[in-house]
Amino acid sequence: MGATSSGPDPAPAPVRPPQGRAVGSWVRALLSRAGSVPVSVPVPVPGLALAPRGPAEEPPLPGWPLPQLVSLFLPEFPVRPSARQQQLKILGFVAKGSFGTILKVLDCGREKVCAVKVVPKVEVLRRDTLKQCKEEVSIQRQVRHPFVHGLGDSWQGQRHLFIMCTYCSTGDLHALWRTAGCLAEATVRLFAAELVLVLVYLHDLGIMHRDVKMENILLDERGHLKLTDFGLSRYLQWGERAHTICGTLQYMAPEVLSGGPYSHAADWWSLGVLLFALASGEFPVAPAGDHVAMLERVKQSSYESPPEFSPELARLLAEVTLLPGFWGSHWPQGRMLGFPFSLSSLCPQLLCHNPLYRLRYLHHFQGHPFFRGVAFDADLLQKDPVVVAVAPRPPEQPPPDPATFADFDYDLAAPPDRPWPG
Ligand SMILES: Nc1ncnc2c1ncn2[C@@H]1O[C@H](COP(=O)(O)OP(=O)(O)OP(=O)(O)O)[C@@H](O)[C@H]1O
Repeated sequence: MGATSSGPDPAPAPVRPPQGRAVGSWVRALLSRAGSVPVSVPVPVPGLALAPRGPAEEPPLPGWPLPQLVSLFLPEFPVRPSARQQQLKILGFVAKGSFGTILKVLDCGREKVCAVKVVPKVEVLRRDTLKQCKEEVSIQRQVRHPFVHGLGDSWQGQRHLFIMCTYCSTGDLHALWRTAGCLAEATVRLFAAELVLVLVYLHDLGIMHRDVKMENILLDERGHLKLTDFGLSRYLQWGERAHTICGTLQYMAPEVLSGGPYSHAADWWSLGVLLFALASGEFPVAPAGDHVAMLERVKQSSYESPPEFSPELARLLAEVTLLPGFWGSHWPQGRMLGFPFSLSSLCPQLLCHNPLYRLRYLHHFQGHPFFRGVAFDADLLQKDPVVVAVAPRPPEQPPPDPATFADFDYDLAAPPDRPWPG
C-alpha cells in the first residue's frame, strides 16, 4: 500500500525501497504494535467449535453479536477454520511494506509456496483505512489477468488481517532496475505493452490502481510482469472523479498532487514515470518532501527526454515544452480541464500534464510508433523472451526462533491457549 491523504492533509508516500532483511525478532515487533488492541474472547464460529451432538439436540446459536474487531472486517476477511491456518508454515520474512509485513509461507495442504501480507488491525483502524483495506481484497479477488497478481485467500485472526497470494521467487521490478541501472528499449517496450494491457483491463472494469510503481510489479519466473498491491485501488466508473491525494510521490500525476479532480488517466502518468525511469536509469523529477513541493517540481519540469532515447520512445513519454506563462493561465488550483488547445493535444504522450490529452486508450498504443510490430495480446507477449537477467530473490531471513511464532496470532475459533500457527 502507499499513502493517502484527503484534502489538505499532507500525507505523501515517499518511494519506499524494499526494507532490509535484518529484521531481528520481527514477529514480536509486529505483535507489539497490535498489543494494545483489546483482544476479545474467542468467537464461536458456526460449524467449527461445535462438538457433535445427538439428533434431538439443537445446536446452540452462534455467538452474536460478533465483537466489533471481527465484524468490521467481514465479509472480505472471513474467520478461517484453525485447521486451514495450521496448514501454513512460515518459511521467512520477505519485506516490510508501509502497511503490512510480507511473509513467505508453505501451504502444506496444497504444497504451494505463498506470500502472506500480515496487516495489524489496529493499524487499519488508526489510519482510518478500513474501507480501502476491504476494497483491496475485493478488487484483487475480482481481477483475473495474466499480468496481474491475483488473490489466493484472505482471512482474519484476532489482531491481524491476512492476504495471501502466490509467492514470486524472482523479486520485483524495482530490484531488477536497481541491479540493471537501466533497461534496453526492447525490454522497456515489452514491459510497457504488458502494463498497457493490464491498465486497459483494470480501467475497463472501472478500477483505478493509483499506485503503479516498480515496487508493486513482481516478476514471474520467466521475467514477465505481475502487477500487485491494490491497497490504494478503488472502483471509479467512467465519468467519476476522485480527489484523494494518494500514491507514491514521484509517480503521482499533477492532477493527483493538486487534490483532483482526477480519474483513470492518472495511472497512465505513473506508467510514463515508470517507463522513463526504466529506460534512463533516473526518475524524470527528483522526489520532494511533500505533495505541494512535488507538484511545484512537476509543474516546472519539461520532461525532456535524454538523448539516448529513440525518437519513438521520446514521443511516447515526454511532454512538449510549454511556453513561459502557460501555468499561470492554465492551472487554476491545479485544474487543467476545459482549455481547448495545447501542443500536447497534437502529439499526446504519457507524461502530458493535461490528463485529457494523455495517451490512455488501447488504440493510442496500438497505433504508436514505439510499439510498431507489438501484438497487444497477453498470450503472445508471454511467449516473448525477456532479455534481462532475472535473479532469484536472495533467500529470506529464516524465522529467528520457531518458538517466536507461538505468539504470532490467535485463531478466533481456537481456545486462547492455542496459538497460530501451531
Ligand atoms: N507475492 C509476492 N511474492 C514475493 N514478494 C512479494 C509478494 N508480494 C509482495 N512482495 C514483496 O513485498 C513488498 C511489499 O509488498 P506490498 O507492496 O504488497 O506491501 P505494502 O504494505 O502495500 O507496501 P507499500 O505500501 O510500501 O507498497 C513488494 O515490493 C515485494 O517486493
